[in-house]
Amino acid sequence: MTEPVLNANQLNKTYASTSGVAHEVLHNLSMTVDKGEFVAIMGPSGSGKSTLLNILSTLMQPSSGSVTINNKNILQMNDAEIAKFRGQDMGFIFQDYNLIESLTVQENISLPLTLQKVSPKDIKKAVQKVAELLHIESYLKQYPTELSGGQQQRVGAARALVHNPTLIFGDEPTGALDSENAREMMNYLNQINENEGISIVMVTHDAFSASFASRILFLTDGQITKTISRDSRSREAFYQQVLSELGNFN
Ligand SMILES: Nc1ncnc2c1ncn2[C@@H]1O[C@H](COP(=O)(O)OP(=O)(O)OP(=O)(O)O)[C@@H](O)[C@H]1O
Repeated sequence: MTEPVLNANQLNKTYASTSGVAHEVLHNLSMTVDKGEFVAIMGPSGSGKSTLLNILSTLMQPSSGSVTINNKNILQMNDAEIAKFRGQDMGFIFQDYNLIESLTVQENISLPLTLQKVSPKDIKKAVQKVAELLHIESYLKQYPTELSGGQQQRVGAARALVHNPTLIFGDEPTGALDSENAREMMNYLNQINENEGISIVMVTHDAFSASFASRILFLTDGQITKTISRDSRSREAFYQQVLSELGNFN
């Protein structure tokens, strides 16, 4: 039986607006992600995708409900436990890379390990391994501003991977990339997922990126209204289904 890496149960999220009217963004939402699964979350603008991802990845608290990752209830952890958990178990890839401009590529990628006080020798080894995987060895000594968008996105992905997380969260990881770099990024994520068994949860607007996932959840008004699975079909066949599902939605 497959084991869930993430389990969200009956999540609700209500934002208080300035006018005092409560705005319910997630409504009794439950979902699981199995170990080694690659799940994409799609849905119209404002449907609650980023809110959901932020709650699943410990960056935001729900109004009610529970989230369990690797059998630990993340909502019952204190700040120190959450910080440790994020540093060891999770990787984050954002649309805007979030790289630190005053640090070299090597130092940016090392950051999660530096924060965990890993020895310099082990950091060097881990950075080398992930740099080879993402083909960025040749610019480890450069600064982020000297790189193209696609290269910066790969550095962001390397930083998300360097500490061997069990789960990667992506918020529009290809959002700022042209189609060639987007394809490359998705190929890397696919490779990491298949070869290293790392589970991925990714929010995307883009049908092409979503077609790399094994399962896609469609969100409407804070609820999962449709789920589709790739099963044994090719990515290309799944892409066609995603396009037609999006056509139904719009
Ligand atoms: N901090 C906040 N305070 C109040 N309302 C918020 C806050 N964050 C998001 N919202 C509202 O919650 C709803 C869902 O936002 P969310 O960003 O989760 O949607 P989304 O599906 O990710 O949208 P998009 O695709 O446009 O990024 C929107 O109506 C948004 O205005």
